[in-house]
Amino acid sequence: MKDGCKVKICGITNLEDREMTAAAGADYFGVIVDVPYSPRTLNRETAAGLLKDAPLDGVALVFQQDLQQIKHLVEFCQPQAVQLLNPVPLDWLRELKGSFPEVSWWQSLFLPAAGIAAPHLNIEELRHTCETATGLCSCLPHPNIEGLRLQMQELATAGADAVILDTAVKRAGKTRFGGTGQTSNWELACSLVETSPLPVFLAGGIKPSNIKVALDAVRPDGVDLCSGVEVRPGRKDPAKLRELIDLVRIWEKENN
Ligand SMILES: O=C(O)c1ccccc1N[C@@H]1O[C@H](COP(=O)(O)O)[C@@H](O)[C@H]1O
Repeated sequence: MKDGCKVKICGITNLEDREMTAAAGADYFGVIVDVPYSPRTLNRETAAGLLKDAPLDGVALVFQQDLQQIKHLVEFCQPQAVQLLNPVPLDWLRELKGSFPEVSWWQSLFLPAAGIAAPHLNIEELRHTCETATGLCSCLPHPNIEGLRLQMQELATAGADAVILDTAVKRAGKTRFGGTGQTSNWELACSLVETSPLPVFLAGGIKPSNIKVALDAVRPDGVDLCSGVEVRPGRKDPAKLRELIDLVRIWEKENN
């Protein structure tokens, strides 16, 4: 095994849950900043308040921000890591890493849901999303597994520090990228972990009841989850949180 399995608990919306997440033994907490389609989204002021003086490392998750907006967010919120939900041009990534070398830069990539063998994502939809947001996007997701492998190499060269493999799901004719509560195709995820030049976090529908199977199947460097340890969107469940993290720590010991 590599250096254990990191745990990121995402979608923290309040101080109580942040403290609970730290006490349960997580490595990172995530705040979702200005992501309109998330029920856990926060404005910058609230996110900055949670990231300040935190007892564990904080990750700001951003979507459809341009280069200047991302820079301002880092200066204002001072996260330890930024998770880019949509792909950004590689030269942005180079510039961001150059300007903020102390910040970890994580890129979300998307796999089809469990049971769906071939990547089926609506690439045109994401292309449109990216172009609408940023004016240009030279780093579009590749619609097949070899393309994703290549993209991970490109991200590593440009200065990314980690990738998150999350699930994309088509609902009511629209593709939703991340925060779906659904597991992805873990065979594809495992194959990507094996060749990745970067640490890989597995995300998408992870919860206490499937964490061991997920870790056995994919052997990622970390896991990233949200809805699987909640009472309701935006409020964490202390018992589920502890159970999940205890199971990861047991798995680490058994696989050391
Ligand atoms: O959690 C959200 O609300 C969210 C919304 C939009 C995009 C991403 C989001 N969260 C990220 O998705 C993963 C997986 O979520 P889940 O465990 O399947 O509920 C989560 O860890 C966040 O990184």
